[in-house]
Order: sequence, then structure tokens, then C-alpha cells
Amino acid sequence: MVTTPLKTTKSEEIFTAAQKLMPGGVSSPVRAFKSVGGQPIVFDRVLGSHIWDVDGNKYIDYVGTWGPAICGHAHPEVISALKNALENGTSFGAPCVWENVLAEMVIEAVPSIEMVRFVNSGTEACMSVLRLMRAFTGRDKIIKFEGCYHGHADMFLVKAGSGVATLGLPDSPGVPKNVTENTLTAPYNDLEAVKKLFAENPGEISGIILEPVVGNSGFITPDFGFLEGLRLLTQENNALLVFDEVMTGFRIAYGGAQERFGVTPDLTTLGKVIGGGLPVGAYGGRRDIMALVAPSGPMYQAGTLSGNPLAMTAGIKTLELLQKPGTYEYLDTITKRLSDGLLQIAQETGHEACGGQISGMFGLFFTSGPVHNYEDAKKSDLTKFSRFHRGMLEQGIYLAPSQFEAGFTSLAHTDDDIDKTLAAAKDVMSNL
Ligand SMILES: Cc1ncc(COP(=O)(O)O)c(C=O)c1O
Ligand SMILES: NCC(=O)CCC(=O)O
Repeated sequence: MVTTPLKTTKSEEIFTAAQKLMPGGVSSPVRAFKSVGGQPIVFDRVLGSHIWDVDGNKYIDYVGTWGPAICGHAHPEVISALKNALENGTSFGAPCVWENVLAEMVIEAVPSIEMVRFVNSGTEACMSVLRLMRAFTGRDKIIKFEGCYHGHADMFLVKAGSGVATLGLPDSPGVPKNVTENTLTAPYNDLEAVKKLFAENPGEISGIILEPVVGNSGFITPDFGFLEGLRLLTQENNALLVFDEVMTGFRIAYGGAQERFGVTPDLTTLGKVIGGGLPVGAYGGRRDIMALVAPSGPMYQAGTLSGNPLAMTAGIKTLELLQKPGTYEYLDTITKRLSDGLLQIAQETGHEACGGQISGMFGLFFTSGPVHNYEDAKKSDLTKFSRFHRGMLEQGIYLAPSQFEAGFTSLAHTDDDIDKTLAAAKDVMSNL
């Protein structure tokens, strides 16, 4: 595995050059190691549960390209399907039958979705669903939660999670005030705060959008009754409930968090897993609402590469693999071993910690917790997290370079991977 101390000469060379070419040397801020220190590792290959860097170091990967790699990286069946599809071209800019196939699979799986529109990223999906919320209700205001991330469209860059939280950025410059004045925020898991917002803005709120399980302030689960409460409040106020399942869709359960918690929103956004590692997003929901989307209705939303045959193919094959019996049980079993193991090691080595997992999504905070929202998550000892991250990296374990991100396992992660990860964690936490 990894040589100690970690040799990253080529990574450093490439990243130094990258910094002159691209802002911060990266194509997305979350990839930088700003909050954990050191330089990002530059990779050149992935397979199964592993990722290799340009210096030849091999790591067990818990980032999974930020969620899509649920079947394991470069799954041979996904790659083979893609090779076949590639022979017929990369994009038609016209209907293809694979859109129908993936749409049927999504509609069949996700309780709230009766019709779906494919786009190219989670950001696009959330941006579009917000337009649809407003078009359907004729109201402009929305409620989002502090520390939730719904992509980087202007209206969502208010108390956002993920990279915005990691970098401790104030709400982004370049976003006009009049765009975000309609974005109301509440602490996650706080029904009273949501009730108050509805009371203060009668007849003005188009709906609520949230991560039904949070992954962008670290891993945070909804308290008992929270999702049900939001469902009731939106119904009472003739507003829409939108689950952003870009991260949780087909991960928390095949039908997403809405299947797992038995709460059906009006609209849902998807991304990550449904693209099998290629750029995809989707939004869908009640047929009467989706009917407003052009060209069926007047709400405009479009995309040159949307529904392209490669992304559809990777998505279809990924969902087929996930349909096999026992997949979610497997994800739950190995991820629980990992999460329980990490908590036990933290306790044995004298570190305050809390965390948990559902299916193949997990998190660990260096605070006694419990963590119900972003304010609680911020109590985690970030310096300790940075040292933990570095220590694990040196031992060949690749974790997201931020306390405010969830971790992901895949069907390719083995008991041996978990054993190695826990052994590394024991070593690192003993010396933190
Ligand atoms: C919950 C959630 N919504 C939206 C997004 C945005 O998706 P993308 O990065 O594909 O634009 C992400 C991840 O980035 C996410 O985790
Ligand atoms: N949880 C945050 C993401 O998945 C974002 C990925 C990216 O922007 O690169």
C-alpha cells in the first residue's frame, strides 16, 4: 500500500502546475485540501474500492467520486455497457430509447416521481426544480436549511453546506441580494423555526427544499417526526415539499430517503448514482406539476447534452446492479461495521466522537454530540479532524478532505477493506 512517509512528488508537481492554470488548481473547490492542510493528491486510476495516485500509492476510497461510485469504481459491467454505447456515438441531441429506460426505472423506484426530466448535474436539477416550485405555486419564497447544499445556483448560496461550509465562506459575492432575499433559512431538524417562517410569510412560500438525510454538513439524520412534520406543514400552507436526493437517491435505499422514511415529497431531485459516474441530474415528481415543464408546459428548462446515451447507459447499468438482491443489506452491514468500529476506537483512544451511518453513507464528528444541525456539526474539533485526515491518508485511506462532508462506501468495499481502515484508524487515533 502506501509508503510512509507518503511520497507525493509527482502529485505536488502536477498540482503546482495546476494552480497556475485553474483557480486553486482544481475544477471544484471541495477537492482542495484547504481545510485539512497539505496539497490535494492527484489521481490517475480507480477500480472497485480503490484509487491510485500518480506516484503509485494505492488508497481505499471513501469519497467514491462524491457519491456516484456505489457499485465500486469502474464496474466491469458499467464499463462494458459504456464501450458498446460509445460505438454508436456520444450524444444525439434528440430522443433516445435509453432515456425511456432510465426514466421508467426512476419512476418505478422513487415514490414521489411520476414524471422525470434529465439534466446534467445536481446543480441543474435543483436550480430547475426551484423554478418549477415557483411556476406551480406562483410564489417566490423558499425555505432551505442551514448547512444543506443544493448545488451552486445563486438562490441556494445562502448558509450553504459542502465546500461553502468547509472554506468558511460568507455567502458568495456575485449573487445579487434580490436573488437571495427570497431564500429563507431555518436550522435543520427545527420544525418550530419552519412554522414561524410560514407564519411570518403567509401565502408567500412556494415550498421547502431539503436533504432528507444531510451529507453536506457532515452526516446528519432527520430527527423522528421531522420529515413528517415538514410534509404536514407544507400541506397546511399549500406549499410544495421537495427532497433533494442528489446524494441520498438510490443510496439510502433503492427508492431513496423517501422510501426509507416513508414520507413522500411533491418533487425530488436526483444526480450522482443515477449517472453511474457520468454527468447526470434529474428532477421529477407529481405529474400535474411536471406537466408545467416545457414543451409540455410554459416553464422553460433545456440542455444540449441532457439525456445523452452514455450517461443514460451508465445510469441504467448502475441501477440494474443495485436491483440485485442483498445490495442494500450489504452496504448497510459493511458501513455499520466501519462506523461502529470508528466510534469504538475513538472511545478507546480517548477522543470525544459521534457519528453514524445509513446504508452506504456515514459520518464521524470529533464532538460528543449529538449533532442535529449545522451549528452542532461546527462544534466538531476541526484541528483534530485535519490531523485524522492526514494520518489516514498516510495509511492509505482516502477520506473526503472536509469535516462537513459525508463518507461513502460501495458494493466493492470488502470486509478486508474495513479491517484495514479500522486498523489504520486505531493507529492514527492513538497518536492524535
Ligand atoms: C444534496 C446535493 N444537492 C446538489 C448537489 C449538486 O450536485 P452537482 O455537484 O452534481 O452539481 C450535491 C452535490 O454536489 C448534493 O450533495
Ligand atoms: N458533497 C458535496 C459534493 O458532492 C460536491 C462535489 C463537488 O462540488 O465537487
